[in-house]
Amino acid sequence: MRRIEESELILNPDGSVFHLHIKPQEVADNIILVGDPGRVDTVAGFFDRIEAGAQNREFVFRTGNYKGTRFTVLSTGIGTDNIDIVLNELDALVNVDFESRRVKKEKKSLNIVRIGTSGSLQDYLPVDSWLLSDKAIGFDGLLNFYNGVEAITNHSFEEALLQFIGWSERLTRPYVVEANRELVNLLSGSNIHNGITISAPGFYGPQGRVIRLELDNAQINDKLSEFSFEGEKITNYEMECSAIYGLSQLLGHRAATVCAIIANRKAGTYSKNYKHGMKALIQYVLERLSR
Ligand SMILES: O=P(O)(O)O[C@H]1O[C@H](CO)[C@@H](O)[C@H]1O
Ligand SMILES: O=c1cc[nH]c(=O)[nH]1
Repeated sequence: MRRIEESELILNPDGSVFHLHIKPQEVADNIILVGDPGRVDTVAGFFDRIEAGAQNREFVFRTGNYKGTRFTVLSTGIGTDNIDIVLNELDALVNVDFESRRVKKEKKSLNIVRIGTSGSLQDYLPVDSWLLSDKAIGFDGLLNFYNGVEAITNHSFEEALLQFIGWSERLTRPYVVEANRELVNLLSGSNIHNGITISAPGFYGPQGRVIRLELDNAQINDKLSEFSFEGEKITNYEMECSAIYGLSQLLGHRAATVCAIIANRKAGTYSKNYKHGMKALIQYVLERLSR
């Protein structure tokens, strides 16, 4: 097995991994990812006991127990570029021996659930509703840097979307990836919609928002709301899910994303107090994962 050089997997003097500042013994098998560092303590507030924690840049983590199940909650900040760091470092923490710098023979598969906020593209998904992402569409391009993408992405969906939208050649090719089925089944419920989520590489132009700058494709959100593939509609925008699904599949982890809808882009509305509903969503996820 190849020894991984010091420059490729950077470790801190205390034995923690470079960006996340987590040590191997501090990672639980159940991971909750949130974008906002401020949401980490909202999640950890439900824990019966907290055993470890640290902060570096936008990466804040706490490991603790909820009703007998061990969880690590970690913030990713905004965007799929951060997800590249988070997924690779989480995987190294469980699947690389930091002493020998070699990949372990026995691989661990983590349960990774992102709890985020999102903007809806459909009238039937109002603000304060919840959305579980069956599939993600990556407008971000991150996954295209890795070998093996062809085997885990849905080409017919991608081609149909490219044709329907009139995708510019200047943009990176979107990729369509699936959530882990077992986690989706575990998290499904009558109070949560299932849908298809676009992860955008920006909050404004890449999600069709106009403040002062005009869009290259002015009709994109209307087209995205209208598009359907095999009877399924695109439901919402956020900024991390595609890379979490793609990298989890390539690395052998299980991933799903649930979001609180805080903006409805069709109606032009924004939640009055999304943090209240977010707490309920966090508790819902912890209950489902600790069963
Ligand atoms: O609330 P979080 O989890 O950060 O998720 C959403 O909010 C951020 C944009 O405001 C992006 O990270 C997007 O994915
Ligand atoms: O519209 C929204 C709301 C939250 N997060 C996003 O990325 N987009």
